[in-house]
Amino acid sequence: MELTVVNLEKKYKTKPVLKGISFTIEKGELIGLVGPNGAGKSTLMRSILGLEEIEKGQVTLNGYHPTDSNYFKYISFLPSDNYLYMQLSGYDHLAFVATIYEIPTSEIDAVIELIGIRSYVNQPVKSYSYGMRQHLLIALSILTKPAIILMDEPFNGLDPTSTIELKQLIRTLHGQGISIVVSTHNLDILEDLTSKIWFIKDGHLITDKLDPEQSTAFEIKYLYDGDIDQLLLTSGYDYELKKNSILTNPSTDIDVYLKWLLEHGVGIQAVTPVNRRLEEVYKEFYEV
Ligand SMILES: Nc1ncnc2c1ncn2[C@@H]1O[C@H](COP(=O)(O)OP(=O)(O)OP(=O)(O)O)[C@@H](O)[C@H]1O
Repeated sequence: MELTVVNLEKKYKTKPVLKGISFTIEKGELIGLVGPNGAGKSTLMRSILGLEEIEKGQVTLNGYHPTDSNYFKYISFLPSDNYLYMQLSGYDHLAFVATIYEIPTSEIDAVIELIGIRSYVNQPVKSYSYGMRQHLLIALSILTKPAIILMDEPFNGLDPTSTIELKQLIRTLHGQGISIVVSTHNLDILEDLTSKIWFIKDGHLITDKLDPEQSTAFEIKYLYDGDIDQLLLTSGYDYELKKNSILTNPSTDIDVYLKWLLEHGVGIQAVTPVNRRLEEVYKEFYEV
């Protein structure tokens, strides 16, 4: 599976929203898509899904374009809007999609088991909670065995239980080799799910903001009898003092810093890499 986007541009009337976006997603990648309100996340997803006309640029999935019906064999969408039929049951929805895609009934049952919706799948959707509806939408999105699923803010409105279950489900689908793109405003959830996080800013897609090489700080457990804060102030390096440990700034050369500490009588007990929090990167990048 390979999704390739080359120089994608999108305008609403005269307002440019996507300004030449290019990327490739390969089989089994789990990508988080981040950006403030109005940045263009939904527009990007809708364009990839063929829901927006592509005026400039190219989108290709396994060699097919969104103007070819074969394209839709490989991709599915978990929309942020609920488009379910209230009077119909979850099973009715699944059976409907199965008929269109000529999927055997046994596969509906397998999906019901995987998503864990057996106990309510025969009830009308109007009786479902928000989380139950979300589960049904996910069941629908995987029934067609897509190679890639785009999820637009799938955690919105979920309680902690459903959030944990959805995270687990995303991991399971990812473990099965499905590529997933998740857009969400919840940075903690995203950080927990993947280290591959893409940012949208000013119509551009930034894919290397969370380079692990650049984002690793270190936590140093130390032993020191004197006033450590006083000493570190003289070092010229940025740091954060925690209980019995020093958190370095990601730009600090750790070897040089450790040498400096030792030379100034600080005992080193342990040095542990700490990834920079996504929220910090976000704040810096979007100047929050
Ligand atoms: N159908 C449309 N017609 C005109 N403008 C639109 C349309 N859809 C989106 N826009 C505009 O395009 C920009 C990007 O919107 P989009 O919904 O893609 O952002 P988003 O990153 O998904 O935002 P959010 O996080 O709020 O969902 C916004 O300025 C929005 O007002």
